Amino acid sequence: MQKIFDEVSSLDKKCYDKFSLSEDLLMEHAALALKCEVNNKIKSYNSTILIVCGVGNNGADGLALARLLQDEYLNIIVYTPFEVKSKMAKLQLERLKLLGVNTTNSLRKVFDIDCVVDSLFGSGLNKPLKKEAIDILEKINSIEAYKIACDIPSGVDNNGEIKNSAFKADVTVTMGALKTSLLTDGAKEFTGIIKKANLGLSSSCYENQTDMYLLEQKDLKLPFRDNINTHKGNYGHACVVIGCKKGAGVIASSAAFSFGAGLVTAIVHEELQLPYYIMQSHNLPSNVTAIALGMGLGLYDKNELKKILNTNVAKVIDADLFYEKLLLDYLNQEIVLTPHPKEFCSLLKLTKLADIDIDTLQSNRFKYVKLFCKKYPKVTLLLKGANVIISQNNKVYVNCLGTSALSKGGSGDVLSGLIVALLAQGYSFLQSAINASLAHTLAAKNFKSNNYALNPEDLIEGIKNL
Ligand SMILES: NC(=O)C1=CN([C@@H]2O[C@H](COP(=O)(O)OP(=O)(O)OC[C@H]3O[C@@H](n4cnc5c(N)ncnc54)[C@H](OP(=O)(O)O)[C@@H]3O)[C@@H](O)[C@H]2O)[C@@H](O)CC1
Ligand SMILES: [K+]
Repeated sequence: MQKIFDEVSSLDKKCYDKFSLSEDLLMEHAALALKCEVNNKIKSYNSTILIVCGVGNNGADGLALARLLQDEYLNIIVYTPFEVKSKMAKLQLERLKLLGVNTTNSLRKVFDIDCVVDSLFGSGLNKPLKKEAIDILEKINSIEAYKIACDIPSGVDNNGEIKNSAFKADVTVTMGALKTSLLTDGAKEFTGIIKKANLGLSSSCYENQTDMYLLEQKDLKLPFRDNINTHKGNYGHACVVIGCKKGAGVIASSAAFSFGAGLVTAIVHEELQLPYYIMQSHNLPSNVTAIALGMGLGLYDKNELKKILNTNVAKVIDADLFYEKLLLDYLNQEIVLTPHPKEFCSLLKLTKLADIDIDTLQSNRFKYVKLFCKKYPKVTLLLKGANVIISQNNKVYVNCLGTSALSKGGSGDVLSGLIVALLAQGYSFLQSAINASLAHTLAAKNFKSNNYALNPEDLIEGIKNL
């Protein structure tokens, strides 16, 4: 797990004030981290590296990189389209000049470039891009080369929103600490792999306390069975309520069984053709330990719903239930909710927290998740998206491991099944949401066939083999 921050300027300030590290020193480390990234990828001396430098300190990082790379590659183009403004950018430019390195303010030749480093705008991007900047970004995006963004892809602002255009990176080397702006759904299209640069201090010294964390593959804890003398009753009884669209509940039931629930019962109105290992019942069995409800629900008798919701066991709620007012009666208790953005907008409206459209939510995912969890601190909220956000009370966890292979009907049902399996086995609400989400995304990531082809069975198969 890595810490995430909304802003890092206070962390930089701590470096100056508490550890007596100068801005120049921090910047030298930023440039060194960029150099490592270039060197790791570009091995041949006969290569051309294009460094695009803006007017502020992001540009200064690029100028410092140009100095560090001298003599390492045959051709280093230092492109400074605008006159540099910041004190550090001027200093770095002066250092380059003293070395006899030329810069250029026009970019004619954009072929035979092996690597592009984007140091146009960083955390100082504070207004919409003008046409000149958009043209530059489009031009460098069109270059077929390895693309490195310095700190943040130019065009992505501090809220993670995309100004009119943005640099599309293969890798973003972000300076000092991870920022929320890199972890929005919108930014995911542009960041590529995110790597954190050490600015001269270990993370434990550079970073402060935070309530936000990035989940990593190594955080996954699978429900391995450590005890030997066990029976199925030790692993809980998960029940999945089958609604009008029956497939959803069937998928969730299969996923629950594959993720370790000792018993799985589908709660049905009529007998269904189900895998032989899934039991069927009209009523909740007395030994139920967790319930999944909502997926494919459609129209369902309100009294029956209330009876299920009133049952005193752990629950994961999905899909159609986020449009039901009666859910409001259950938000002051421990429960897992797994809405996608449209469903979360409905939930925000039902709870009178906000009446917003999906675009507004997507531009402010962290804000609305925090708002909701502040009002309902017992709820574990999992907001689906390109980057999944999981939150309980004031803690926020982001899972960026998802891929577009998961953008399919049925993926969410698998996730509900995984969560109910862990709840049934006695894991906490937060641990169930986190580990189910990690297993879900990692199984998709490991999928070897074409990324458009993943189906729920593949996903469940992948989860068995994590
Ligand atoms: N602090 C540290 O210790 C370290 C900092 N580091 C590095 O510093 C970076 C932050 O630097 P920064 O604050 O200078 O901001 P940056 O993004 O370079 O540009 C700001 C300039 O751009 C301008 N501008 C803004 N929007 C614009 C637009 N749409 N169109 C045109 N112009 C626009 C803006 O204009 P102004 O607001 O002045 O009008 C201003 O002149 C950070 O990302 C990291 O890479 C690392 O070295 C590690 C150590
Ligand atoms: K940048």
